[in-house]
Amino acid sequence: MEPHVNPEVRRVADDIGSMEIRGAAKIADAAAAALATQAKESDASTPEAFRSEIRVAARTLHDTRPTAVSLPNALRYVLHGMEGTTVEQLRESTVAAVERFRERLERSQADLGAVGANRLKDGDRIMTHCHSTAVLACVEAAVAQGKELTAVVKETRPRNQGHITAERLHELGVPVTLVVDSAARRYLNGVDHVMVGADSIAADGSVINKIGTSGLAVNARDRGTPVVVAAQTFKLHPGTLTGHSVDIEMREESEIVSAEERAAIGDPTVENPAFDVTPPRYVDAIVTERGQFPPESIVMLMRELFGENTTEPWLQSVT
Ligand SMILES: O=C(COP(=O)(O)O)[C@H](O)[C@H](O)COP(=O)(O)O
Repeated sequence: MEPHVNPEVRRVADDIGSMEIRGAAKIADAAAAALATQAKESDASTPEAFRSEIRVAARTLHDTRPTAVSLPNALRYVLHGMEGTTVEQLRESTVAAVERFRERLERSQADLGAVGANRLKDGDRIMTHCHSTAVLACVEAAVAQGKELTAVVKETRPRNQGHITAERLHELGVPVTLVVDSAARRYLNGVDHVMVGADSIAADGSVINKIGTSGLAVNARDRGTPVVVAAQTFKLHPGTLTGHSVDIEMREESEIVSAEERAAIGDPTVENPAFDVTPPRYVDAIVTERGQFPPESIVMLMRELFGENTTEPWLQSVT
């Protein structure tokens, strides 16, 4: 019999899939919290049954969106923390691992923000793409230091996450100019830093982030504008150490055109990749909670953090 998956886990998985919950850090946080609910409310009668439940719940969460490695990294963290020989011990250790993960997430965001704020000077103008809580942490820390910033915010088609960024920046007191994505190059001359987040960072320092990031970075390099990637270390993709590539999510065409619109324009093939890969040569710095790194050196940090351990415990047998 398939182990019981808590309805809250299914709800969170659905919300991640539909992007109600979105952005790499928020996805990781919500997935970890859902595992805690699974653990707390489990009525498994044996340790084996409990472990199976947690693993199946982790897999349900894992199979929602493929690109943000924060999701499997969060699940891996919790599953590694699950230990004990009784159901109660397993439950307690799992819930404690979730709490540790969520605390670390919060702390790393604040520490990263302090590092990123050091790059920003009073009067600087930044350009953003998509909505990244890590980028906003840097801005928030800089504003708290009394620096006055302005921002050019790309709307980020097709889902317009730029609107969320605009709103958050407004709340921080940062004046925003909202532009369509294709206008970015025109505004780069007047911008001091391009600041983006990341869904995954590969061992060679490539940055995987919202579609449009790579074009922005190439244009920024052409204009001499530094590109800063704000990303906690749980965005580092351990699988890339052993030659795996990062899966780029292809989303529904309906996010771009309705069925009627599509039919009216001759039924073209529509493709909707959600992310792209920015090669390390277009990135000036990756800002993490452990300091700032040139992208080419990120592999050293990955080896230190992950060692040889790149296994995925939720892929173990469910029985
Ligand atoms: O690309 C996106 C979100 O894509 P989507 O909207 O498709 O999830 C964000 O830049 C990163 O996830 C970083 O966000 P954060 O810094 O908050 O982790």
